[in-house]
Amino acid sequence: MRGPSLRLARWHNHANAVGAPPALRHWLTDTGSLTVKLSAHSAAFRLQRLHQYPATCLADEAAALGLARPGRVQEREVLLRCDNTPVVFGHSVVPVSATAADWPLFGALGERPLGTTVLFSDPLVARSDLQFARLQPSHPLAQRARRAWAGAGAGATQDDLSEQAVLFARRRLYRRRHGLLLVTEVFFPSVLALAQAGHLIKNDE
Ligand SMILES: C=C(O[C@@H]1C=C(C(=O)O)C=C[C@H]1O)C(=O)O
Repeated sequence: MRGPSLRLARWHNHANAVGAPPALRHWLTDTGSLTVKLSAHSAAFRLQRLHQYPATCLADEAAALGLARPGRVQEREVLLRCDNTPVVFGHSVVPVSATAADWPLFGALGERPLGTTVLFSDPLVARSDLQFARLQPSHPLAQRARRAWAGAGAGATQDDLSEQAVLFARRRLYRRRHGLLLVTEVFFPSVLALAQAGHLIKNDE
């Protein structure tokens, strides 16, 4: 495949469709909070906020948000770090049509994770099924994730994130009142090292 299609991922409803390494599978398919799961697999979990500002959503997010073409959103990007190593790049968008009443905490999250403050504790929040993709190196989220990794400083070694490798991602749509929120998580290969840290696992399923 060549051209613009490489900037668009195909999002699948089943994790099998993306051909991820077997060791990544439980990270992709676990339907609970990723923040909680990562905290259970590390001694020190930290969310690092990269930015939060108005932007245009990505081409492959428009349809998921019910938009005919990419529209204006509030965009939030974060690194989820376990024992200082970045393991997940998080990208979340809220269409500007959502009001502060729909997502009252979104603007004031700072470095508090969406997963533990809003998405799994508020009975008004409805969660859709997970979708999965393999991101080619040219996909905008793969490029942003690589850039974030390169800028992550100590804890992010360069040798396990080669330029050519595909990155695996999942996304899920949340709805509160009339407001949508689409959260995409891009997994760095470093997450696979966590799975072996069995002695740290506090409440693995
Ligand atoms: C969606 C969750 O929250 C995490 C928190 C994020 C944030 O605060 O920006 C982004 C991605 C997530 O993995 C979760 O814990 O499942």
